[in-house]
Amino acid sequence: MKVAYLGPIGSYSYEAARRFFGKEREKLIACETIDDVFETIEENRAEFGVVPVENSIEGSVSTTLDYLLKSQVYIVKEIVLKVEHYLCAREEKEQILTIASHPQAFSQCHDYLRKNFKQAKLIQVSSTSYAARMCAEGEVDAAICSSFAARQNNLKILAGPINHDNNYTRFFIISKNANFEKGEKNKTSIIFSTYDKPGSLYKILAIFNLYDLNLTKIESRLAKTNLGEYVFFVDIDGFVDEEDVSDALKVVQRKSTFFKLLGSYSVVCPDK
Ligand SMILES: O=C(O)C(=O)C[C@]1(C(=O)O)C=C[C@@H](O)C=C1
Repeated sequence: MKVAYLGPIGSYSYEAARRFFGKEREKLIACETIDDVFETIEENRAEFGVVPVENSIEGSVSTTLDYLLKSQVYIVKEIVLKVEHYLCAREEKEQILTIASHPQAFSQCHDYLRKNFKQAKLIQVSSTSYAARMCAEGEVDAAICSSFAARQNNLKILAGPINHDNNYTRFFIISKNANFEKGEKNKTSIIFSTYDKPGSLYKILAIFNLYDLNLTKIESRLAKTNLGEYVFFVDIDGFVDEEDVSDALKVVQRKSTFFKLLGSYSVVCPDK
């Protein structure tokens, strides 16, 4: 069994993959981008993929949402991890002029960076562990990454955790097969769009109300067809084999102009 993740080793996606699939490194395929993780699954080069989807400070990971809309993969599990970022470098430095990290990580450390490194050049790269590697190779003065990535690359931790409080990221485990397994806490995710008429969205939301279902997330994104045309990403508390969930989804599907079931899955939060 192979598992694709956003690499290299030491990214938070790696940590999510390792926590869920265990430590056997041969199983894990490091990809350069989130796009590559989805393509690896679609092309059957791995059974599972691990992708970040939403962070408590910075919000949704748009590449992941876009691929969920356009590709034929399912969500089979959610894992929520506490994310702690550190400022790392090869050695203690008087002046740090360049800092590399993933754009999500920069945003999650926004206040610290404004306060301490207003003049530094922030270099956006594909993952925090890639930033750590760049720093180890001398391409930048410092990196923002996990303490694990710092150790892997022989970097010193200069400060941290430097992120905002309560920094958690949701990761999805994705697969080409709709192997939906129920756990203790379950969710179901869909995408729908509706008519461009007064009350259309309200009528769909009324269906969830009628079946007494709790929505844990609703987000609109451009459908990438025409400006002003949107799709709605919705997460629902509950598993698809429960009567109220499956009945509600049948009605929602009937009333939508577009409907896609992304998955029904259990949620694990090992850090909470
Ligand atoms: O760069 C990494 O280490 C990642 O796994 C990516 C990512 C993200 O895109 O959200 C994952 C978790 C953190 O929120 C920051 C970065």
